[in-house]
Amino acid sequence: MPTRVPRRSMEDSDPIANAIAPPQNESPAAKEIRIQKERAAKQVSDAIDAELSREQASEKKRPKPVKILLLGQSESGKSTTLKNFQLLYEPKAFRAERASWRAIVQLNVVRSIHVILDAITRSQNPNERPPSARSSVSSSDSLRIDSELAHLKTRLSSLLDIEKRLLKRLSLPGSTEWEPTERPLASPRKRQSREIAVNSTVAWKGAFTKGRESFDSDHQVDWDDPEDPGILLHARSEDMKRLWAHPTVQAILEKQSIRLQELAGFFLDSLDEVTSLRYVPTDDHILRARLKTLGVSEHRMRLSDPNGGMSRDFRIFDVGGTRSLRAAWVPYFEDMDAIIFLAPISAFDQVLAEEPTVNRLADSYKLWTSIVSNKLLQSTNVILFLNKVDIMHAKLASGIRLSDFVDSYGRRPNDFDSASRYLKKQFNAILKQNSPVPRIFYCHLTNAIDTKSTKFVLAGIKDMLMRVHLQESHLIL
Ligand SMILES: Nc1nc2c(ncn2[C@@H]2O[C@H](COP(=O)(O)OP(=O)(O)OP(=O)(O)O)[C@@H](O)[C@H]2O)c(=O)[nH]1
Ligand SMILES: [Mg+2]
Repeated sequence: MPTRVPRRSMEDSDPIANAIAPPQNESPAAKEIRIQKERAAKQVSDAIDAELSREQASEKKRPKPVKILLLGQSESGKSTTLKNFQLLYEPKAFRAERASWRAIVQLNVVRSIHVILDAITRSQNPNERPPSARSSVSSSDSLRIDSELAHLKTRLSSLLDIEKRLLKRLSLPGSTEWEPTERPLASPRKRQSREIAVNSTVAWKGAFTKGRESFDSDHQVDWDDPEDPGILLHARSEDMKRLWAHPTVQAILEKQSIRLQELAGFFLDSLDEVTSLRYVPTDDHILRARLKTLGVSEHRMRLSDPNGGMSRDFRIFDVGGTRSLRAAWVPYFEDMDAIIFLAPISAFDQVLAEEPTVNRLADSYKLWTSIVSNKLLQSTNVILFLNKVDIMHAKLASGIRLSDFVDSYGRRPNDFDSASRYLKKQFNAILKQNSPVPRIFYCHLTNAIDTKSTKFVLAGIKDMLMRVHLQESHLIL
């Protein structure tokens, strides 16, 4: 039997009880005041408890948030779709981040210039092969680099410094992964496949917006920031324009099959704007800015339903689409109301940056198959965005043939309508064949950098999800 320890009075043992116990020689008047105070404090405490339980009860009554997961290969347009949601439903927060996106646009500009400088170097060294899988360079591709071009190349090399400065600021511990473009020119293929990436769970944007005193109050840009590369970019603006417009450069890019206009984060046609001294990115520029995502990030917003005047909490999850990051998607499969799957149809002639033997369209088919066949997702609405239709239009119009990359396309006409109809059918067939349960095929042709058209698509999806969600919550019949 356990021995009984004699109980000591609380006052003896408990320092807290000792501290709050009434004074030993308390007068009757002091006692009365103390009791009144205690009663008042208890009333306040009871009121707080009641309020908390009311809140908990209404929390239980409130419909669950609508959850959307954005999926698709890297560069398919997931983060751009998220930006569209934010622009539509949280415009204030979206615009407060202009200063951060300004730095990304500047980085994107510098990166494009480096792609050109590398292409020039490669054209002088025929043994180097360009990164694109469908291009090759032979010794006959060498083009004469005149002295003007050679000078431009030397002067623009100083942009490396801007890149280093910006990346240093962006690379808060654990927030980013990057590789500067200054490594020796010996491995251009590897260099182009790497780009800056941000771990979405870390507030990288804070590096450009917090703790500064000289903010432009409208745009949150610190014009007195000594680290701001805007001045150097402005000083090199004419050189950049001349480089981009140089006929030899255009010829070199064409020979190496580098279509810069189609690369993510292309701003060379807007150099006047983006290198102006007081440049602040427009909404359009923010949507076009490219920053690769690492990890998974959750974005909360409250969306209203125009029909019932009600509002719902939405949670949108953005993930990194690079192959090595896809395993991180799975824990988010449970409990999603919808998946927006992005397939960039213009990428039919491109390969994955991380796996240069894999065609991008083939990768999208494979990913789509694995998503629609997944049992965990069988009751999740799957919405397909056949994205980058603007680039698809331009590509087909420039004479690049879909049938050269997709055998089954056969002799169908190489125009946008026929091509998009065909691809839509292919994705629909995959859904029908692989879905564990019959499902509706929701599909949109999208251009995620066009806010106007995307706005209608997203509003339609929001209304549809609200309706489905309310039906499931038995709030409407
Ligand atoms: N022209 C054009 N560009 C687009 C479109 N959608 C996205 N982009 C651009 O393509 C690039 C890549 O888009 P992101 O949204 O960053 O791609 P992502 O799917 O988030 O890529 P990861 O984060 O690597 O998984 C960005 O520079 C976008 O501006 C489109 O419909 N048309
Ligand atoms: Mg992304």
